[in-house]
Amino acid sequence: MRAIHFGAGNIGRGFIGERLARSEYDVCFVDVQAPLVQQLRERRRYAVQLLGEEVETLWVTGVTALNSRTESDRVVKAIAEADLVTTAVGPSVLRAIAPLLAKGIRLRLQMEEHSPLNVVACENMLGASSLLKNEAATHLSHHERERMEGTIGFPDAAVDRIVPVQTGADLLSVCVEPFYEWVIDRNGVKGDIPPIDGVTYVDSLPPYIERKLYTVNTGHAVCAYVGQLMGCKTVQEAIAHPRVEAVVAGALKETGALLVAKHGFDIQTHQNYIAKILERFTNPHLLDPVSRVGRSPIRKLGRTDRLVGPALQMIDHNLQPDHLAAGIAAVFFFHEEKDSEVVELHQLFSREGLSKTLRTVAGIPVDSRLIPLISQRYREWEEEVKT
Ligand SMILES: NC(=O)c1ccc[n+]([C@@H]2O[C@H](COP(=O)([O-])OP(=O)(O)OC[C@H]3O[C@@H](n4cnc5c(N)ncnc54)[C@H](O)[C@@H]3O)[C@@H](O)[C@H]2O)c1
Ligand SMILES: O=P(O)(O)OC[C@@H](O)[C@@H](O)[C@H](O)[C@H](O)CO
Repeated sequence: MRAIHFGAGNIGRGFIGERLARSEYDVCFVDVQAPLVQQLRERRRYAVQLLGEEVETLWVTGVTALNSRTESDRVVKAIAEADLVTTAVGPSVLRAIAPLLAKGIRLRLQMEEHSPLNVVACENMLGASSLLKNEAATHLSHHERERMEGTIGFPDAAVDRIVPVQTGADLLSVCVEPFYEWVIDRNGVKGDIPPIDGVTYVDSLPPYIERKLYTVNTGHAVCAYVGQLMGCKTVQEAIAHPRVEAVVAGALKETGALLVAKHGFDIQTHQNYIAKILERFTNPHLLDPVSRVGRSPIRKLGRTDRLVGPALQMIDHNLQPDHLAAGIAAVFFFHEEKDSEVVELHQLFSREGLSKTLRTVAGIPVDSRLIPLISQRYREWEEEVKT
């Protein structure tokens, strides 16, 4: 079984590649970083260290890699012959990989006998595979799109494992938390996906992806933004700070109320889910910088993303998103000069002010009571930071 995985980064090597190789797929990573590709190709294996109370090392073997910038023809052929395509490149990169994916699909459709293929985008967003499908479709003819509809599946998915920025000397080794979850929408699958150890198939993905994005990622984001405001450098430091912990716990209580109301989760089960996540954030062996967790703040302020998404829905459900509003306000204090979205957000904010920026980047309706709520929290943070 051959899997092509776009993005040999943290989650690509530390989770998706590891699961696929363990399930006896021959994994070919596709990336744009030449040294990473070269080392994967030469060494063909790497270590994944599970950092729990004990350290366990798993060896991921039999892997290879292609460079999508310099070896695009080989990537296209590999897609045409693959049994599965996965991605973990970041939501904003899906559009960039779509032309190559479309060429691979075209070549596959031209082959006399071709089996169904599934493309699973493992990104932190709602509907990532569906987005990739729409992007790929723009590079195909009407006839090709019709044929793609018949044999190429794009099931949406939710993936969860915390994989921080890697600081070790080895380019390929990756340290991860032991916990993982990978859920795929069964209805989007065409034909069969060859078995993947650890994947759960569900008939309806929204409860799972929203539970993950609006709990793990909401909690993480609030922790990073409020944490940095309180002078913390890592998630572990931030969650140990009582002021930060209170806002994170409050935000998760808020999204929990929404998720329970919307998806009918059992209250106790959801509270256990939150408790497990807060415990994962404290993992002392994983030092996860707030700069990584808070990265790309414009994406994170998106209309359906982890902060504004649940806050707007709470308002629709007559719930009060006070702690979420505090988390959203804290985004505007976030500093990370190497992150172009941080720079862009600050420029927008200085030019247009808070309300207009919120409308522009987060699509919050002009008359939404979320805007005054966030403005109020922004002023409170300003006061708190001054003292
Ligand atoms: N790290 C985590 O804890 C985690 C957990 C779950 C989901 N995710 C999601 O997985 C995705 C990747 O996150 P990450 O932390 O692994 O990031 P990362 O930056 O470590 O990895 C992304 C990889 O994609 C590669 N890439 C960029 N452009 C490319 C292109 N055009 N073609 C091929 N490869 C390209 C980069 O070189 C990099 O190796 C994101 O959507 C993230 O939200 C991350
Ligand atoms: O990857 P992002 O930028 O969407 O979010 C940062 C972290 O919250 C995220 O990577 C988590 O570590 C991950 O989603 C855990 O499953």
